[in-house]
Amino acid sequence: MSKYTLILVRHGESEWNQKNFFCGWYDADLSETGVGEAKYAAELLKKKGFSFDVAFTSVLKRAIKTLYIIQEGTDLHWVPVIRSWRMNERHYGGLQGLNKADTAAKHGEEQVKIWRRSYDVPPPALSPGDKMWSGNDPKYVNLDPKVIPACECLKDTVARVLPFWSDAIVPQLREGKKVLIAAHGNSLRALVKYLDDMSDDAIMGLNIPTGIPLVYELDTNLKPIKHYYLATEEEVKAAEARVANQGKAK
Ligand SMILES: O=C(OP(=O)(O)O)[C@H](O)COP(=O)(O)O
Repeated sequence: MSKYTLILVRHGESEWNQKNFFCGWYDADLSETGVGEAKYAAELLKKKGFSFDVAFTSVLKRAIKTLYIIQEGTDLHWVPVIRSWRMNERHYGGLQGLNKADTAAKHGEEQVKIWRRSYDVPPPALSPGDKMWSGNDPKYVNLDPKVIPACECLKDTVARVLPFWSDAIVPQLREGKKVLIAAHGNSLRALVKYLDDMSDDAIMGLNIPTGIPLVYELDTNLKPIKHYYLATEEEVKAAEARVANQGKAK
């Protein structure tokens, strides 16, 4: 029997998703479409009778705003929110700010797929002094500069997401609280890999669409009993394919 409820939501489309740019730790805002997707996520949750008692998000505005729009749409403004850099998107290093299709035309679709989806091959690192370096951003001033990445592969992202899962999120679930996490394509892939015990190969095929709530029912050991998107299979398949195809050359 299901004991705990966990809801994962990738933020609505960002302005950089819209431009098909690698985004990572760059703090892109939601696009108008993304605001609409976040509102729709709230509607789906409400319509299907889902609620939450505590929410987690990153320190990036596309996820923070998505969460707020969901709280607004579900009338759950009062619910405590915990923000952490550990739920940030994977740091895309020297790819941040590049168009994915142009990068595929230049380096080949296969190379872009490796950079986007391989488990342990990192993208090129930022050069020292790069304007994309997050070390001078006030969001991260209290962080040890050594943990601020110059790039991350998914394995690196798993390594900084899981301590947050165990130390911050699990205790809330154990208290019986329904948890919602509004985060990013790859910080959520990191969590899903862990929850579903997916192999390094299997995780390559997983694409998480924007703005569609993904519900996990967990047993007493926090193992998934089942998980499902709050959308039809066709909608989810089409949305996953759109994410996968972002890495194709035009
Ligand atoms: O910033 C990003 O993710 P996000 O839009 O979920 O925050 C990445 O650019 C997602 O790209 P990917 O799907 O090529 O890994």
